[in-house]
Amino acid sequence: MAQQPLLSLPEFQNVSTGTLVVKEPLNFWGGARVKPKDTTKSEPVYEPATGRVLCDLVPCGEEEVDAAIKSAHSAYLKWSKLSGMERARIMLEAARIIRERRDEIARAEVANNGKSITEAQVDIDISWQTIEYYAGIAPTLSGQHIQLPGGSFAYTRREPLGVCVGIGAWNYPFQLAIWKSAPAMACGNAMVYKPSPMTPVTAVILAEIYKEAGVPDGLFNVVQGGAETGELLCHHPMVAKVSFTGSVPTGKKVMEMAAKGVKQVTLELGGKSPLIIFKDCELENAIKGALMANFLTQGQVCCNGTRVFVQREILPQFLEAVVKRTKAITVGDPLCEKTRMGALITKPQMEKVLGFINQAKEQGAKVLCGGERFVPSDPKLKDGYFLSPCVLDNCRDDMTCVKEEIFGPVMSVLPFDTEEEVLQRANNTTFGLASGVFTRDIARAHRVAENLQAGTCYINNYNISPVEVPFGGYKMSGIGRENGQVTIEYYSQLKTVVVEMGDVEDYF
Ligand SMILES: NC(=O)c1ccc[n+]([C@@H]2O[C@H](COP(=O)([O-])OP(=O)(O)OC[C@H]3O[C@@H](n4cnc5c(N)ncnc54)[C@H](O)[C@@H]3O)[C@@H](O)[C@H]2O)c1
Ligand SMILES: C[N+](C)(C)CCCC=O
Repeated sequence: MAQQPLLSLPEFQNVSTGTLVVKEPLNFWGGARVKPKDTTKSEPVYEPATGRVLCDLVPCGEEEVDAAIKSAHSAYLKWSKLSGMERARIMLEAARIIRERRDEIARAEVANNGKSITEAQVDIDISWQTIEYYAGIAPTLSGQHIQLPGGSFAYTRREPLGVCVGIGAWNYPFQLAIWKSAPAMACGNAMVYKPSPMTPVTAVILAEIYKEAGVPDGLFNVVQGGAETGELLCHHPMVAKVSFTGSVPTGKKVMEMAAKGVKQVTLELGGKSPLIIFKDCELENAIKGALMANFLTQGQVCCNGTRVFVQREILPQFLEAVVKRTKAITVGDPLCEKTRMGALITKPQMEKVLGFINQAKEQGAKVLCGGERFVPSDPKLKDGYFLSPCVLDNCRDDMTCVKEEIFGPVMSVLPFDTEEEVLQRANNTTFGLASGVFTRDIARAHRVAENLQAGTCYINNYNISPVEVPFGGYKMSGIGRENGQVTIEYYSQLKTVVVEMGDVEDYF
């Protein structure tokens, strides 16, 4: 097993906001960090909490993408020949390393993404759990034996696809790289991963960890870049599958590109999910659920329940309590333990969210709290991309803030009267990623879950996502699933072997 020390992690150990500068190359293939070729196209990447330059992003071009894919292919030839137990052993070692270095990885994630350290630690925990889970599944992968007449038989083999591409979004940079690579590797595939150009730092740390754990050089590679690099990956003839997380418009392009090469795709796209709160709910839990559904990661979560439908009779109590709790959210230095909301990913994203809030006001919504740029008292945070979390009342279904994904800390509250009415309104969207219902009526809870058109329905909670449960969208929110046993289907293919035990029939 390779035992190379990690180059980067010690730097993150004592990092505080406003101090980190990442200088090491951020590409990784052939088992090592690789310097970018053409630095003339370099773009700054900012630390969200301070607006300071954290590192430079140099996109990979055609030759670099090709080198990464070829490196993946040669590793795939070795890795796919290992037994599930052998793969599992190495993956468990990777999970162990991540668990051991959880805090350093979480700090690096915070510096690049801006979310609070408490949340980032949870993300890293979900990450090693995901690797453990798929390591557990790897040795169980097997086919079927099918008896045929005359002693003949057939059997099926579950085989890997080959080189898989992962393209990630910026809201869960480390976790998304693992949601894709862990099931891919368990099935015997290799991966070339492209993180979002806004969060290039932690995917390459993952590559180093996999190497340290003992995967063959080239099994997990990182290429940096934006749309152009992503397109090179999607078009490459040696790529068997693209697993994409991002927006609906980009997802459509990825699907089109993959279709040209008849490559498999998984698409994890955006959402505008409904959260339905009935008057018979346990109100305190419903309020906590609404906060979980809207304000994790500064509201930049694909499955957030941003359309909060509240039964009219309890609307005043709900609003009073939810506003009180929202105002109490500690916004500020994301590396501070008591912070519960950090900075949005970029200045343009912050401005986009403010634009949605202004438009909501113009269209008749009432801001009950927040919705403004927040400047923490610490001078080093004065240029950070902070917003005060916002609750909007007087919302209508036809407003832009209710129809479009905002991807910021903005909760739209909508009153409703009956179950039938709210189901019709909740489903009146092209998205279908998630949904939620709070009620004490068990029959109603399951009826509503059955009738909501979404890939996930949370009953009496929101936004919990243990690795054991599948995650993915209906309608325009995506195709395929991540997590759970079912994801094996999306990273493997079935071969049928038919065995004749007698003579071939004399037909001609
Ligand atoms: N369903 C999920 O699991 C999930 C999880 C996280 C985020 N999201 C969604 O992601 C969106 C926010 O993320 P984003 O702003 O990074 O999305 P995005 O679509 O702009 O970018 C996603 C990724 O695609 C790459 N990309 C951009 N153009 C490309 C092209 N033409 N070809 C190939 N790759 C290309 C980007 O560089 C990035 O790595 C939101 O809509 C959110 O809901 C979904
Ligand atoms: C872990 N969560 C909260 C379910 C988010 C999954 C990734 C989506 O943006």
